[in-house]
Amino acid sequence: MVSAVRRARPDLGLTVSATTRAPRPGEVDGVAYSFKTDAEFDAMVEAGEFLEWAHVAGHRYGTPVSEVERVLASGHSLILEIDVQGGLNVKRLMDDAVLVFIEPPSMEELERRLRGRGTESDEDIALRLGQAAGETALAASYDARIVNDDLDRATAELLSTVEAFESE
Ligand SMILES: Nc1ncnc2c1ncn2[C@@H]1O[C@H](COP(=O)(O)OP(=O)(O)OP(=O)(O)O)[C@@H](O)[C@H]1O
Ligand SMILES: Nc1nc2c(ncn2[C@@H]2O[C@H](COP(=O)(O)O)[C@@H](O)[C@H]2O)c(=O)[nH]1
Repeated sequence: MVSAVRRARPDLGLTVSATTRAPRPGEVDGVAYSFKTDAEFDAMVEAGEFLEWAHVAGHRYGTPVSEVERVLASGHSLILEIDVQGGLNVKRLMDDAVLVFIEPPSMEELERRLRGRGTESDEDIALRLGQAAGETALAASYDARIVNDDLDRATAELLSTVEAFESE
């Protein structure tokens, strides 16, 4: 869903995460992700370059502190599209963080979408469905929940949620 948010509001403060996942066809290094080898990711961890990082569905993903600083220096709200472990860690570090849980209409629909994308193996899809079930169990600790049924509607709801918190 983050691609739709980027298209709708390119000015928002979305960060570029680092990941050890391989790029999908069409994914450009440095746009949504900086793609790292395991050794490069290890070096970033060692050097304390991450605000947070986590294992998600068989890969590592992290939010570089440099990205947080870049967005905050631009004067925009910081928006992190990260997993629940990462979200809860950021909340511990930044008390004023707002956690928005974006969920599929059902696990069956999530599986249909992942299979339709055609970029993950059966094993990866099973990992992602397991991850999603675990994340849903923790959603109660989030500040808001959005069902991603229709992409345009859900994107609009997310943007209005962000704007509501920005104006508080
Ligand atoms: N509301 C929706 N209706 C139909 N397909 C959707 C919807 N939302 C997401 N998808 C598709 O489901 C798949 C998984 O979506 P998800 O948002 O989890 O992916 P993502 O890795 O964050 O991708 P993206 O960078 O496109 O946001 C993608 O192929 C995406 O295009
Ligand atoms: N804790 C973090 N989680 C992250 C980060 N960047 C992304 N993510 C999460 O990974 C999943 C899977 O991403 P995909 O692009 O491989 O489909 C994504 O939905 C996020 O929840 C991060 O920097 N830290």
